[in-house]
Amino acid sequence: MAEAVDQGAADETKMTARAVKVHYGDKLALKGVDLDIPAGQVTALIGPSGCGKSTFLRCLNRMNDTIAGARVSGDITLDGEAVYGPAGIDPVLLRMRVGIVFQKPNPFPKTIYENVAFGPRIHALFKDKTHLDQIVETALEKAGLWHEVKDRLHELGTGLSGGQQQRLCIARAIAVNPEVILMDEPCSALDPIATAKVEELMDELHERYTLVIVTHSMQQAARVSQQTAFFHLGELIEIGPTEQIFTAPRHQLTQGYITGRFG
Ligand SMILES: Nc1ncnc2c1ncn2[C@@H]1O[C@H](COP(=O)(O)OP(=O)(O)OP(=O)(O)O)[C@@H](O)[C@H]1O
Repeated sequence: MAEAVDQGAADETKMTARAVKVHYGDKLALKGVDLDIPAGQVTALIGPSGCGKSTFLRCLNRMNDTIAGARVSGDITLDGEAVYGPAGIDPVLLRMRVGIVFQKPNPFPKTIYENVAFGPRIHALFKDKTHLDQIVETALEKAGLWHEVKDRLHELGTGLSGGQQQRLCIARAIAVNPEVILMDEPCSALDPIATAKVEELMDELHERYTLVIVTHSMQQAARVSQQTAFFHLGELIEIGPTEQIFTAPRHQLTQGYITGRFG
């Protein structure tokens, strides 16, 4: 089980959710979730299909705003600042601070370089071309991809293997210097070798960023996270240190899920 490296940071709460509900039309998909996300740790969201893991993840950077018919209520904070409401952080700025990586690698139909440079260009985060080159190189290095692509930066990102494309998407998220990275089943489209690389990367990234991942793989949650939250039918049933959730769950539903009795 991965240890939190920076205990100082781990004591801080990066994001909070209070009484978070999500409706899709008339359907209540998330029924009032209270959850704290510690800084500098990986929090894994687990639970059976349709329990609301992705819905909750998308609340954290207002991605549900882009879904027609989705309504979010309750409070979410980032470093104590409101994410929703009239005084909420501007959603464009929020999505820079809280990046997201999806299940299916989705590089833009642009070069490897331009995929990573995209965010810094939109947000005007660089002084000159040399600075942008540096940002691209650093992001690719942090995503563990630099050595594989440094001689082909001007080839299409879509020409990379699936695992490389996913690491390119991680580099793209890192390039705008986020504080939190959300990952929605980031390995489910990858083979075991590519999965191992992305998991290794998560382990390195949480030293610098706060990570929240949705995963169907309990082995993955156990390998990469320090905190695990178990969802069931739109409710947060149990949350705690990953080791405790997998070895001594307090709730029968959690026990049933981790022992494979349902889900
Ligand atoms: N865009 C949408 N429109 C309507 N209903 C939705 C939408 N997205 C999700 N839902 C519903 O909300 C509930 C929670 O879905 P969600 O995708 O968050 O669950 P999940 O736990 O991430 O599932 P999975 O593990 O299968 O990805 C489900 O009943 C789902 O059908």
